[in-house]
Amino acid sequence: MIIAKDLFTLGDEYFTMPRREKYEIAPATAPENRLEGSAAHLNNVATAHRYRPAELVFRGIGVFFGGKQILRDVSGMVRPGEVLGVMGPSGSGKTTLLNALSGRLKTDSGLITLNGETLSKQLRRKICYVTQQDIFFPDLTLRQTLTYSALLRLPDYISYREKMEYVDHILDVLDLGRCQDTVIGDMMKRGLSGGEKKRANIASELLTNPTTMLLDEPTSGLDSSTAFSLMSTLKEYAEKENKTVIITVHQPSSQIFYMFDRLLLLCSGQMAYFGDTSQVVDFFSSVGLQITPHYNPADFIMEQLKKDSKTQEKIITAALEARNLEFQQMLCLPSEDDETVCSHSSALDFQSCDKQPWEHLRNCELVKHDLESTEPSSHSTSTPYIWNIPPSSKHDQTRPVEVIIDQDKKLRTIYQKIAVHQDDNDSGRSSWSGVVSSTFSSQDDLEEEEKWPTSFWTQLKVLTQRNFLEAKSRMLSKLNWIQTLGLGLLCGLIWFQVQRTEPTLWDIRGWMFFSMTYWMLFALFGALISFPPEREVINKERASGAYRLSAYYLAKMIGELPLTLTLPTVFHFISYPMLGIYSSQTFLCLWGFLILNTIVAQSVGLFIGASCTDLQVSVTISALYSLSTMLFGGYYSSSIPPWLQWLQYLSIVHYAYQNMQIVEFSGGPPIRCASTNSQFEVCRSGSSVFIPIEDIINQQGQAFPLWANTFILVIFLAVFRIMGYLVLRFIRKPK
Ligand SMILES: Nc1ncnc2c1ncn2[C@@H]1O[C@H](COP(=O)(O)OP(=O)(O)OP(=O)(O)O)[C@@H](O)[C@H]1O
Repeated sequence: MIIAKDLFTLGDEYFTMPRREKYEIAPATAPENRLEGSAAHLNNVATAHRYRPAELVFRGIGVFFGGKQILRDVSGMVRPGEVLGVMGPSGSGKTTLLNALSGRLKTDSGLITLNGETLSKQLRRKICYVTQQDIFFPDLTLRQTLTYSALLRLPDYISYREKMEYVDHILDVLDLGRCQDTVIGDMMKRGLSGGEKKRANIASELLTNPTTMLLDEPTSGLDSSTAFSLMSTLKEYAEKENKTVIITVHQPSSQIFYMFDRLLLLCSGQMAYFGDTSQVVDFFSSVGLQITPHYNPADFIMEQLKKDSKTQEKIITAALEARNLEFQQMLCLPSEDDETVCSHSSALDFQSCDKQPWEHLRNCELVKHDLESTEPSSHSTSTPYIWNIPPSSKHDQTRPVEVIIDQDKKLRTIYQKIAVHQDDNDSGRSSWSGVVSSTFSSQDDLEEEEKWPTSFWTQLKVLTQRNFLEAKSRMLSKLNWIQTLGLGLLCGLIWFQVQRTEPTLWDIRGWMFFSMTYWMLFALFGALISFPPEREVINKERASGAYRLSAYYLAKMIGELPLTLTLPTVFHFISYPMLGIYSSQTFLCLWGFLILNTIVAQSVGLFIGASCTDLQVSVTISALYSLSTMLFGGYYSSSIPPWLQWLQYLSIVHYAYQNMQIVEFSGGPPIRCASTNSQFEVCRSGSSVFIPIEDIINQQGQAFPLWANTFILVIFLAVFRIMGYLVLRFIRKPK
């Protein structure tokens, strides 16, 4: 039987295989068998190196913000199993670089490739980005958070049990088992500690089994031992799982510093060093900046980078000069004589060449290295082809490279194994410096992959559950219950068993108007205030391609619906019977319109909340809209100046209030005329002792029929919901 660890260890090949192939692997009859089948296949996959560790290369990255150059000609690379540390003073461009590498920020120049392919939207999903901010729903526990993440981001063909085992494994890897049932918490509510939150942030990203991890200052705010333990976990993870990891850090301890295989130093957006961490001190010595013995090299480097502009200039110039041939070869940068030479991997060459691998090797840039290829005689999909690449250039005399390529037509995957043979010129000895194996895939593979990890229905189901759980504690908080019960009782007492006579007509209307406007404000401001923090989580998840916006939006409506209905229902069921129920039909209809009005107001709140990123602006707009809608509702003023009367048609209260009057006064006992000074002609003339229903309803202006008011409210509901969706889809989309 497969266990989660297998899934984890075997990399993302299984997760990214076309679905039909997975089904071929596993008989669909018994789930147990299917799992065993998958495990067997996955083991085979592992044995055959059919996983795709990622080699991330970035060359000449340049970024401008408002005419200011933030990054200038930044290059580097990181291989599977390696950790690249990015260091530099505050404002040097570390976060900007990670934003660019994750694909969330468009670069103005340069090229970013993953296994030789330019970063595309689909390739971005192979990269996880752990930002500095720990963005979560504060009321969910850590296990709930990871469970929903796994259900959303791991593909549908992985069973629920496997997904849960996977969550257990991640909790285990990051040593989070002890706090799995603790709520995440926020400033207002205690929850996970800072270090646990950082780990939780990493855990939720690891769930997708990314090939590449970008972590922006994961150790900031942690004490030294917690930071060390977190970095050890990441280092071990990178090595064991063959992941590619880039981490930005501010001021690491020397222990943490030497965990980085490579180091990229940034100074004012420019490269101050790129290379082996072990050689950085020598580099600074070569510039005339000597480290004091026993001094933390990280502290020393940061001090130098923060020194006067002359020193900075000296380091940057030296770094530029150090971009020697080896560096150019490593990154396949053009050399001075404009000849591109690549020493280790033809990743970049693959990108620029035709899709057929053997064609690549014969025609691409690598051919410039006088490649003599032994062309395969037949194109069997299972036989690896071997090319013996002789020394590639005059600068690279001692590097016989063996490339083994296996082409699986179905997956269009190329497996490459490169052994670099180095001669030590001084000692005259030869040694194998290492073997790198990489797997390259064409863009077509990715296009074959599902656009989303899970189906729309899975997303809808999981997001509805999560929305319900997340919103429950917020919408049905103790305070909200107290407020509702208290106000329900108070209204019942104020309007207790109110008489149905002309003098008390305004009292009955007062109850209607109060209950409607109260729930309108409650729902509108509730949606408005809760949305900004929720948007952060949604944006983070959308940026990582976890689910469709439509699934989220629909799930939000469905998940929150029962919660939206609960408190107005309780209020109505307490206060209205105290007023006096004349017919159950009237009681239920009034409840229905109260609910409709509440949902429409919630839609308005959602739309304003989605549109405005500034909470103060959104509160001001909402207050303006809700108070004007009350003024034009019909209760406060029945003689609105004619040139302003059109505004009442924009008031949701206007329609809901009219409907409540129609329902309340059409059923039950008629309203008796006042004995003196009646406002109604029919009463004054003495032709009737009861006020006709039409006269009551039209007293504050000509009313629409019940169906028309209801229809308009439903239109309001649909328009605001759709506008909210469109704003999120096109205007407030995550970067
Ligand atoms: N949207 C923006 N508009 C203008 N300037 C920006 C913008 N974002 C970042 N910058 C500037 O770019 C520079 C680099 O910012 P960045 O956040 O990448 O630095 P950093 O090295 O990560 O800093 P820190 O270590 O303090 O997080 C800073 O000077 C910052 O003010």
